[in-house]
Amino acid sequence: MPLTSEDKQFWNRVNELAKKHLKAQAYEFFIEPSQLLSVEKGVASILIVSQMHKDFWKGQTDLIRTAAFEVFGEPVSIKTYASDELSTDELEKLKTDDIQEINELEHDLQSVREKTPVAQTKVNPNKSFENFIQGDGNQLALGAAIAVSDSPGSIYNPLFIHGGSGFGKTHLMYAIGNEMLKDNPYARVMYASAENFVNDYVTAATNGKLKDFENTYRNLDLLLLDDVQFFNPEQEKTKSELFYTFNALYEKGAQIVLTSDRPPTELNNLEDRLVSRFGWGLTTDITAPDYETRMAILMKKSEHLATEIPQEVLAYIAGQIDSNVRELEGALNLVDFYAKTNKMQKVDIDAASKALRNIQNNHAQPLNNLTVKKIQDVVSKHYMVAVSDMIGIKRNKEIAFARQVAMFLIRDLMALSLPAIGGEFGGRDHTTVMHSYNKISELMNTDQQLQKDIDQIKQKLK
Ligand SMILES: Nc1ncnc2c1ncn2[C@@H]1O[C@H](COP(=O)(O)OP(=O)(O)OP(=O)(O)O)[C@@H](O)[C@H]1O
Repeated sequence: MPLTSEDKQFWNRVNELAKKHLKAQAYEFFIEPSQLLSVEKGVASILIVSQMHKDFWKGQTDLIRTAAFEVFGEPVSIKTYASDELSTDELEKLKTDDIQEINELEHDLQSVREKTPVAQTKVNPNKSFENFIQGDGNQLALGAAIAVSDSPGSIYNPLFIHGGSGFGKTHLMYAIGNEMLKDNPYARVMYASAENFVNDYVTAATNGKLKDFENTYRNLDLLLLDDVQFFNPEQEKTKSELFYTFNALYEKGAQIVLTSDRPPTELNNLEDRLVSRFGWGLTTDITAPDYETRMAILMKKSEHLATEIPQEVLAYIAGQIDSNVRELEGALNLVDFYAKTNKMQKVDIDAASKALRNIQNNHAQPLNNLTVKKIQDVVSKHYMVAVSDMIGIKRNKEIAFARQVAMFLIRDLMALSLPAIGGEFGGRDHTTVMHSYNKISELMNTDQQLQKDIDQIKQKLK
């Protein structure tokens, strides 16, 4: 049944009251994008943006009651439908026989979807095409990424980028995501590492929410799936979910971007049917940055530092670190940290060489008294977790988090290799260290408390 003028009046009143009583942000986020579908038999059906909005709506009974009494002279209860949880079946159930209503409902759903900012894109907003330095080793991948941003879902689908660790694959993925969000802030973009995908699937399966999982992953405009070499060959269910996700997205013309440390043909962890699909679009690689690219990257990144790092020192760093861009960033941070701890406004080659001594030795050497032990101690005190637990096998949340922060800082400030850091934490595997580093780096982009914690820890390390 189409809305009557009374229903519309009721809805206007709900909006008026909400605007008056709620903070502007809450009103704009929760109430404004919602839509009244119908008021029947004392029940107002409301289409809301996502399941996450349900709890908020549950708290608005007073508002609804007041508006209902004012307009209808009797109470109404509410029933909410989240646009992200409505499977096709549920949508069918919501529909009546009236074809007009079906169209209206679909229209409503569509318009709520269009208005839905996808808060959970997990795309790092700081990684863009603008701050990606082009070089011989990444030119093709960069060109492909730009082309995909320009014509998502058509030109190269999927786009598969492979290459060594720290060469800029994830950066390019984020850049594609940010570009799409720039064009359409409501685009359904999702970044997930293979590990995120597996975790999301397992959590959904455990909580009986596989439909939600499907609705999220199969309704995207852009899926950015990182490090596909990490899918476990034995996780049959997750892999078939990935297969169906891929098919669903591909069929509806959504763009898929994948990265890996090796080309699709060398992925032994995934079935042939999936691997062959990965090769349907364009496969391109990124190779190690050459000297000129390393210099250009250092020049760009040093612009944001308070410490003055002259050209010859940058040239020295570019000459010392020829492995990958992550190591290069680590080395620059290290030089900057050395300068700060020694109260130097400007660094020279001698200081840079002292700062980088650890990387060359590749094992914990004292640097301004900075050692692995010191970082572990300070982190342990900060999070009130024993060092023995951090390097031990316990996996509870607090301990695991402190361990991840400590690994992150050791990597960031001492630029030790991943296996060396694993060794300092009871012989953990390098992939665990990499996961910790990536997780904390990712969180640092959004979690202000973590940023504060890391700053405080760094202060104590000086
Ligand atoms: N060409 C580049 N210009 C600017 N920054 C870059 C470039 N290449 C890489 N970086 C930076 O280097 C760091 C590591 O890059 P990124 O995380 O994209 O590597 P990756 O290839 O995805 O590595 P992994 O396989 O380990 O996940 C990031 O901070 C990224 O912004």
